[in-house]
Amino acid sequence: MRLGEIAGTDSSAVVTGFALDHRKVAPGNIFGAFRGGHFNGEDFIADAVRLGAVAVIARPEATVEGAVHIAADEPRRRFARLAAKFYAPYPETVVAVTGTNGKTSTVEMTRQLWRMAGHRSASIGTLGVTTADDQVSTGLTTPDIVTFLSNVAGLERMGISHVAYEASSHGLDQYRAEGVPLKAVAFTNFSRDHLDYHGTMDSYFAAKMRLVDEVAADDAAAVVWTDDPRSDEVIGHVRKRGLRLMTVGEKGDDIRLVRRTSTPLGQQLDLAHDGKEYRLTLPLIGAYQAANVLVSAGLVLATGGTWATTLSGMARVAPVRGRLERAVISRAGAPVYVDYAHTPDAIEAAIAALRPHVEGRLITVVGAGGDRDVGKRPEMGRVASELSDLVIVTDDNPRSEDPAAIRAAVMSGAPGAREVGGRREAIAAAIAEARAGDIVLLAGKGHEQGQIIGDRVLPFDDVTVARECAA
Ligand SMILES: CC(=O)N[C@H]1[C@@H](OP(=O)(O)OP(=O)(O)OC[C@H]2O[C@@H](n3ccc(=O)[nH]c3=O)[C@H](O)[C@@H]2O)O[C@H](CO)[C@@H](O)[C@@H]1O[C@H](C)C(=O)N[C@@H](C)C(=O)N[C@H](CCC(=O)O)C(=O)O
Ligand SMILES: Nc1ncnc2c1ncn2[C@@H]1O[C@H](COP(=O)(O)OP(=O)(O)OP(=O)(O)O)[C@@H](O)[C@H]1O
Ligand SMILES: N[C@H](CCC[C@H](N)C(=O)O)C(=O)O
Ligand SMILES: [Mg+2]
Repeated sequence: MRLGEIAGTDSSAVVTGFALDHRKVAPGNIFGAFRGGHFNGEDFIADAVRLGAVAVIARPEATVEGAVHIAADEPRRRFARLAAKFYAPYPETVVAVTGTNGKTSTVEMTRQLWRMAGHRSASIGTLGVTTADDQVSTGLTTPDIVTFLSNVAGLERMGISHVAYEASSHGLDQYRAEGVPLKAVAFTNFSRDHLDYHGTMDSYFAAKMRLVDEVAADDAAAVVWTDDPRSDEVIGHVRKRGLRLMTVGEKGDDIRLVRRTSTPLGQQLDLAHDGKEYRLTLPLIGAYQAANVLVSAGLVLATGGTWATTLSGMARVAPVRGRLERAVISRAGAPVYVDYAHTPDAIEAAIAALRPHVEGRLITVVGAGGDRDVGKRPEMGRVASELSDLVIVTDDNPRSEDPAAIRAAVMSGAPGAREVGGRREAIAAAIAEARAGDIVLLAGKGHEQGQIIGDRVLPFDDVTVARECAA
């Protein structure tokens, strides 16, 4: 592609790609100079040009010499739009999911439902890029816009027609999860997280609403979970933008959850759709997993799926890695569950899912991540201790922080909790404590494969460690 076609200039220079880190600039690239949390990309413009950048997308006041200056008040947004033209084409049907919790689960179950309906489908998010044959981890939910667009385009070249991706609030705020025409968007729920980055709940919510306000295509559908305190506000955004609204939940019009009954292996859902009632046996426990599967079903219906196929697909949906995953049953007979709950609301949801299955005590192991929202720590401790019979506070990716200080913050909300530094020791203590009839919940790490301490990532998998401790 020529620069003129991409940027609307008269340049005939050939564009070979896009780069947002000057160290990755190759001759013919367009460089995006962004001001970030640690660096000002504008400081690297001269280096990028020396390395062969033909154009630089930067604020009007930035200095660009020796290459075309594509001036934009919001360079990240312009970069996303122009890069999206370059990396096209994309799969025919792409949808995006936002919300505090449930994004990964929803995109993954949407992928499964499409697949069961006969489509070649993929999901992109915290678990990486998942297709029917493969799962490739990317490290972050949305690594960066260039990786994102190349991944989606790569899926199209593999013959994938349906993609569901996770739009995190960081990704939306930094314009790194967009550019691909969207057939539908979805909202799962909203609660406290990431206030270290967004500052206030309202600006966190506003970041998420970019998906509805700007990122969705004009003719997209918006699937909204109705049973969240912010759902009506989301619906307001959908109406204002003029998207096709579909509502799902106890107050939903398109899929209404009439009744939910826990069973030993899952739950029975009575659903109303199009004036009729249906009974679904879902092979997953917990209200939160029912909510996510119903939002997934909404996305499938929004993109042309039929009710009959979607309903039968839901009955066969497979568990999502690290979301209420049963790791092992201890020698005493207590099941040990691993769940990615790392917000107060998620801990509440995970415990609520397990509670109906607990005959004795619920023992929760919990910690909070370093270099992340500090205020959520005592809240996580409080929810865990109010809803569990025993809480063990431990470490979860301390990153650059002092693990003892993070534990102290969690402990401050959890009177009576036991503190065990070292996640393996904490898991061992919980399993040793558990008797028949008890359930152990290991919260916070889910599918993660490492414990991040300082700059190092030490191999760590809650499921494996639980099995070792139970052996
Ligand atoms: C706080 C945050 O989100 N930061 C992300 C952001 O970095 P940034 O723009 O602030 O980068 P910066 O390091 O200040 O650099 C500014 C610019 O200078 C450029 N640069 C920098 C140095 C240099 O030598 N040359 C150069 O060109 C950089 O490429 C960048 O464009 O953009 C980068 C790529 O576009 C991301 O990798 C990076 O994620 C960091 C590593 C991170 O940990 N992010 C987490 C919090 C995150 O985003 N998580 C969410 C999931 C959350 C959830 O689901 O709950 C996610 O979507 O993964
Ligand atoms: N619909 C929901 N309502 C409340 N809690 C939920 C819901 N879905 C998931 N959770 C909780 O959040 C955890 C993470 O779920 P999931 O990975 O699907 O969310 P996510 O939004 O992708 O998270 P992240 O922001 O870290 O990427 C689950 O393990 C569960 O504890
Ligand atoms: N996407 C989330 C994941 C948190 C997982 C938890 N194990 C932690 O490290 O806090 C984040 O980056 O905040
Ligand atoms: Mg996720």
